[in-house]
Amino acid sequence: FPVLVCIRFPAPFLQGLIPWWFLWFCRVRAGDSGWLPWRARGRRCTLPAWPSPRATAACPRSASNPRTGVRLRFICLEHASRLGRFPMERICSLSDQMLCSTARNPSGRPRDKLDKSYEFNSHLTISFSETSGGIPHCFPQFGPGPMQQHGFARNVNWSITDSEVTEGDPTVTLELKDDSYSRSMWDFSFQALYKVVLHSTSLSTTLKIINTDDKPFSFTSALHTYFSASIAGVSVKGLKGSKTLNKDPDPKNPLEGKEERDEVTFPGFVDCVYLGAPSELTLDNGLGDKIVISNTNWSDAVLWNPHLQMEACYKDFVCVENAKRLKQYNWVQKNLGWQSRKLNLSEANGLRTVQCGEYVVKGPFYVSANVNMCHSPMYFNL
Ligand SMILES: O=P(O)(O)OC[C@H]1O[C@@H](O)[C@H](O)[C@@H](O)[C@@H]1O
Repeated sequence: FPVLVCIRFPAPFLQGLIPWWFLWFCRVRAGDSGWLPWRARGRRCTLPAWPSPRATAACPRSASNPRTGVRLRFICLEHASRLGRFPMERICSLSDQMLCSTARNPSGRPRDKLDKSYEFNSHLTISFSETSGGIPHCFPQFGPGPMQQHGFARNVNWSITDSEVTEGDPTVTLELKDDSYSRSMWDFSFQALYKVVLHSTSLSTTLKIINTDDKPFSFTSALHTYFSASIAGVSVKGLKGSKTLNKDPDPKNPLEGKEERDEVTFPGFVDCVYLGAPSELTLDNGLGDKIVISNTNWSDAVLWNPHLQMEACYKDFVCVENAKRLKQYNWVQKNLGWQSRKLNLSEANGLRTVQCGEYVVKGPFYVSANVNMCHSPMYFNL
């Protein structure tokens, strides 16, 4: 009975009467958070505030995936409160199908070292190798290359350094620093800062790479943006005249060329790097949305759709990626940095990205990064 009271009638006054550990216990039993590792580590973390009725209405706690029929649970409100001032109502109002979840990383090992199965919210199991989506970070290598494809930044835990509201827009900054895992592949000391701002109808992201080593280093990078789409109707405008490195058929020996088309379409497999791409591209996602992708300092772009290599879902998404110097490395001296300034995605009806794998989840903003909160590994998606 007390468990039910906690979950179903979480009136604020109740929280004041019930000890924090009892509320924690209720939530664990309910499977609401799935995994609260600070307890296991002997740490106590402030319990999240209960969602306000307004927020609850704006962001349903579960929804069925129209494609698979799988019922998904949303726990974004808990994340909102853990982020302190981060107003999740605002984020939720951007979509009713946004997934924000914790995931379980029992061993604390980097994701690429985990077994195939990864637990989401203790209700969903997704297969890592088949899962793509959101805006993974390709750093310090946009593959292929000497280290793992697209580098290690998308596989490891980032931490939240700041969350605030800037001129009414929720903003969160994530940080990644070198550790023994990154040094085993790339022996440099660095700091990467990733700032995400949710404007009312657009998303902007800034990636900053700072060399904290004694020696200069070089890197290549990309923000691997997945958009949901109806691939037969997709076109990208703005690339005419750019130099191309076509990774089809051999990604390790891309063919040099020049884009002659006003609109690039996706009739089959596409994997192409555009060198010196313009600072603004327009994506028609084939679903009735025109998405403007503008940037500063991302010198290159990548278009990718796997076609039959991902038969189950290739029709539902397209990647239009901002990238940095994919032919020539970027040298960064000690204490100096490179900043991408802005990847600004905007369009009238909101954005969608797709997660492709065992489950397909569509939502307007699906920014994924592993973050550390309360010294526990969590998987955070906006
Ligand atoms: O499967 P991954 O590692 O996420 O990469 C997906 C694709 O990402 C694109 O950016 C690359 O150009 C492709 O070559 C690659 O296949």
